[in-house]
Amino acid sequence: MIIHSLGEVLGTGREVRGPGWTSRRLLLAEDRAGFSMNDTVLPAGAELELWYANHVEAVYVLEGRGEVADHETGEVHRLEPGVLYLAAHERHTLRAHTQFRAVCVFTPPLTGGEVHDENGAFPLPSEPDR
Ligand SMILES: CC(=O)NCC[C@H](N)C(=O)O
Repeated sequence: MIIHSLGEVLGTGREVRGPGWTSRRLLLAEDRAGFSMNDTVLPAGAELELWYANHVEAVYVLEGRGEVADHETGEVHRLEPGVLYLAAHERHTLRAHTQFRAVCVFTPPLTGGEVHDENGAFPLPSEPDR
């Protein structure tokens, strides 16, 4: 069994920041679960253009309100605590209307330091890191 806590991640290399987001990476590829899990916070007003070409991401909202716009369908979905969305390679925009906190699960698992590239994707790790 593996035990991690938010407290042990804060202020370390597992607390990764990008424009409009901070991701506390609780579970990583090295934990060998087949997925990774982050506790991610966005400030009010954050707007992220995302396109996880290499990953599928499930986002489960814990705190705050916002919306996610699916660029493929044109639909805009309201986000509030208890709502989950799955981004399976669709281009999308996440907007936080208030401070926002969510659990984010990625497959294949993140290895730790990923930040978005110019398309809003995380790079795929090289084979030995997976
Ligand atoms: C919801 C979302 O995709 N935010 C960007 C950060 C990412 N989810 C992460 O936790 O690293």
